[in-house]
Amino acid sequence: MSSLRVALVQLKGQPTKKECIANAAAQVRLAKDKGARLIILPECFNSPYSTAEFAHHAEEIPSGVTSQALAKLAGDLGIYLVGGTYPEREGTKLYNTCPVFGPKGELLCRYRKMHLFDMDIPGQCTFRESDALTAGDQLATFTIGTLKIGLGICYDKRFPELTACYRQLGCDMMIFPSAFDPYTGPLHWDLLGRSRALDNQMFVALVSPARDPTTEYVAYGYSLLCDPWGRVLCRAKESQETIIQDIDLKVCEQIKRQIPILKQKRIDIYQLFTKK
Ligand SMILES: O=C(O)CCC(=O)C(=O)O
Repeated sequence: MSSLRVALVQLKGQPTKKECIANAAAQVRLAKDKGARLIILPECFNSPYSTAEFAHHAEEIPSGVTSQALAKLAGDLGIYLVGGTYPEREGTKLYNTCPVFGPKGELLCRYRKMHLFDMDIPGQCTFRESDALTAGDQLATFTIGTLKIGLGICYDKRFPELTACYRQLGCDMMIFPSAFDPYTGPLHWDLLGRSRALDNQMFVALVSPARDPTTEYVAYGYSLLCDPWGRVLCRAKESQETIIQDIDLKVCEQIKRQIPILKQKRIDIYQLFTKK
């Protein structure tokens, strides 16, 4: 496999979970019609992004209604579907979870947000996911042919060590379903996406909900896909939109050969290791 068609589906929130799922399914079908094989949804695509709402909307994965719908969609269309994120309930705990469904409708893996979004910029953006959620503690990967893909969620991309751990596992692509806000978005969104791509020489996809100024938490939009050179290959605007891009997987080997930083790390002096 030398090329992969990827779709980043930037979704507008809908009044009910049922309508969110229906809207997502319609956009996924359109992306599949355009030949996409890997289709990615945004963070918290089926509920309001609010600590007060997570418990109400949470479901078990994969038995809940959203997972069932996404699994069927992936199986019917024969695609790899990164199900954005939605609140997951396990026992008494809630997580912000990204499940991935394969072309047979199987759950390939799930990633639970590891770095919870607790931020306080007075007058601009204050959010405390840890009031409602438990942090995950496992990395999660899946493969499409020879391409190994790692998962993170939004705030996770601020922690370079996480993506570097995925690099060490052999990932050539990172996917971050995300929902930055209109204050940090213009400052950090591109920079973080491009930095994680460049310093790990991998493709990086950031997929946001569409901007909707009427919601309590306003998402930034501007979903984008970077290549291992740190270039932005494609970018959405603020409204609901799907961007589709062919990625050339030969670029991964090429840049590793031409700028061999991954081999040149001074592991005699410093080293990164995962504890779990
Ligand atoms: O890091 C940021 O600026 C925003 C993070 C965020 O919105 C999230 O983790 O959902």
